Amino acid sequence: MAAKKFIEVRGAEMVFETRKGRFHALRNINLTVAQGEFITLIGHSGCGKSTLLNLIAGLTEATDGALICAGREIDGPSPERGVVFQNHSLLPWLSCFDNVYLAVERVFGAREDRNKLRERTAAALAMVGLTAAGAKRPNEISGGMKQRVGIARALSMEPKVLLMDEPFGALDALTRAHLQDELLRIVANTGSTVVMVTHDVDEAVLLSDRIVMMTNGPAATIGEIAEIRLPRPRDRVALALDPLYMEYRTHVLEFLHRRQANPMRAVA
Ligand SMILES: Nc1ncnc2c1ncn2[C@@H]1O[C@H](COP(=O)(O)OP(=O)(O)OP(=O)(O)O)[C@@H](O)[C@H]1O
Repeated sequence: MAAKKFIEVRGAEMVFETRKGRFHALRNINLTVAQGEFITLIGHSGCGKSTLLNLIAGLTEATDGALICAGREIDGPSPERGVVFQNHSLLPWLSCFDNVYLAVERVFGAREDRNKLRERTAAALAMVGLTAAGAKRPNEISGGMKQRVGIARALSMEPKVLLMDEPFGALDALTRAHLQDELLRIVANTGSTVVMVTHDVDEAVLLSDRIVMMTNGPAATIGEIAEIRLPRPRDRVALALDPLYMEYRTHVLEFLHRRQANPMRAVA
């Protein structure tokens, strides 16, 4: 019954060399993610969620420990691990279509012709409901649409893993809810493995198979992992009244606000 191990983080440590000396950000991180699993990382600001995601993305190298994806050591960024950031990072001078096309070309350009590459690009834009916006530039579309182009770009590379750093953090509540639903639908169709950073407890419970709760830094680590056994497909309106949903929500809130009280309060 055990699902296949897909990402493995073993004893990862992250120490940054700063002007003020060494800063121990992450300590003894151990996490195994199965293929097709949806994992969220949650914790107070500055605890090291992005740092952990960047280690898995291969954008930062751990000071110690081992990180493995699909049986190979993670030793740099790779198209097999698609990254979506909060600030969508689109190239402003290119159309939405061309922003996605560029990524498609980079991954498949050596073995596929232009028609096929265009087909892939169109399919990725269709997946996020943006076929009609393909010709527009990023400054001509809304924040939510930009974020969807970012997701289309990551998905177009057919990554084995989608790594998302607060992808909906800058959006209004309605757009955010809409994109969460869309992400659930897309992931159900593609079977992608997802690791996503969030601050939002409801988002975490709605989307996750497991929620990884991190302790406060410095030397943050995984405090607890909550398994979310809510059946899929999940419906946000029905869940709002589901006692199990409330229980998970309260459990995560309890961890964040009682067991790991907000570190900012200590400063105030
Ligand atoms: N390149 C770096 N050099 C030095 N310190 C760093 C570096 N990157 C992150 N840190 C520190 O490591 C800690 C974790 O940062 P990180 O950005 O991972 O936190 P986070 O949980 O993602 O925060 P937030 O929720 O506010 O985005 C912080 O104290 C941060 O200042």
